[in-house]
Amino acid sequence: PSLEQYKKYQLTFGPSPITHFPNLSKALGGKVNIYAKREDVNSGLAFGGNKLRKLEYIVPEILDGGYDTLVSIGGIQSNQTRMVAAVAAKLGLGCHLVQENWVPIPEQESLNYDKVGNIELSRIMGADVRLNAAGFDIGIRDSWKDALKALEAEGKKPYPIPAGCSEHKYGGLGFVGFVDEVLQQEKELGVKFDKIVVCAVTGSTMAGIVVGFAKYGRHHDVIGIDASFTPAKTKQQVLRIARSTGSLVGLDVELTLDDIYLDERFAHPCYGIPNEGTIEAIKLCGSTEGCLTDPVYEGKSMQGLIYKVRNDEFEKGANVLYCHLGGAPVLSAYSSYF
Ligand SMILES: Cc1ncc(COP(=O)(O)O)c(CNC2(C(=O)O)CC2)c1O
Repeated sequence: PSLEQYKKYQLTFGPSPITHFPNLSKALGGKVNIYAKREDVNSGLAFGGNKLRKLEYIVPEILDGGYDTLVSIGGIQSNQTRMVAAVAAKLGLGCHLVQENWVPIPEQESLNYDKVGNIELSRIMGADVRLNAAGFDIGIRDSWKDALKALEAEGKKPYPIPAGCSEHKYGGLGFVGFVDEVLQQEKELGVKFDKIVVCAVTGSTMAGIVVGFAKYGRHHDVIGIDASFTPAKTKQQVLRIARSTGSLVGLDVELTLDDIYLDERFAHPCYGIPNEGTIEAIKLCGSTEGCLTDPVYEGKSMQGLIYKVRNDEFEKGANVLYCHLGGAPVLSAYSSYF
C-alpha cells in the first residue's frame, strides 16, 4: 500500500511554501538556519491551517457516503472546528460544532472569549455552534457522540470528525504527504533539514510527519513540542496514530515510544494558556519575520524552538524546519496578553 492509493479532495493551494527566517536566525545568534513550512497559508479556506491538509483525505468518504452534516468538536477557540465549518460551507453541507470548556478563560478575556476569533468565524460561515461545559480532553467525548445521535434522530446523515481529525482512520495521511513535499523542497532549495519542530496536541500532525520521515530513516529528527499539558496521553496517541498510519502506507519500520520525541517543557501552565516564554516567542517571531503565531499552539512550539537554539540543543549551523500549523485567528481572544 502507498499514500497514492488514497483518494484526496483538494482543499489547499497545493504544496505549502517553505520560507527562510534569516532575521529570527540572526536574532538568536546565527547559530542555526531557521526555515518554516507554512501550513498557516496553505489554503483560501478561512485562514488555512493543518486540519485542512488532514481533511483532504477525509472529504472523499464524506462525499461518497452522501453525508449531509459535518460534526466536530474542540475548545471554544478551536481552529479545528473553524476549518470544519469552512469545509462544510464550501461543500454545501451542514455543520454542527461542539465547543467545550477546554481552557480556564482568563478573567480579562471572559467577555470576549466566546465571541471573537475562531468561534466568530465559524458562526459567520453558518455552523451550528453549541457551547458545552465539559473540560479539556483529547479523547472521544460524550458531547460529540450525543450530537451525532441527536442529528440522526432528526433524520440527518451526520459525518463524525473527532478532535483535530486525529482519531479518524485517515487522520495521519495528510502529514505523510507533507513530508513528500519537504523532500521535494529540500532538492529545490539545496538544503537538507537536520531537525523538524512541530506542535502536538491530538497528535495526528506529528504522527504523519514521523511516518513520512521514517520511510527515509529520518524520523528521529522530528521534535514534537507538547501543547496539550497531558504529554503522556498525547505521546501515546501520536504513537498509536503513527502505527496505524504506517500500516496504511506500507511503512516497514516498527515504531515504539522511543521513536516519538515529545518535549514537555513549554506547555505550562495548561492547555490554551500561554506562559511568559510563549508571549516572548510570539513577539520575537512577529517582530523579526512578520510571521504570526498563537498563544495556544504555535507560540509554544516557537517558544520551544527558540529555547533550544538559545541553549545550544541544536548542532551549530543546523538547518531547522519549523512547522507552522496555523492558529493566528485566535489572537483576538488573547488581546490582554499583548
Ligand atoms: C494551530 C494548531 N497547531 C497545532 C495543533 C496540534 O495539532 P494536532 O492536534 O494534530 O497535534 C493544532 C490542533 N488544534 C486542535 C483544535 O481544536 O484546533 C485539535 C486541537 C492547531 O490548531
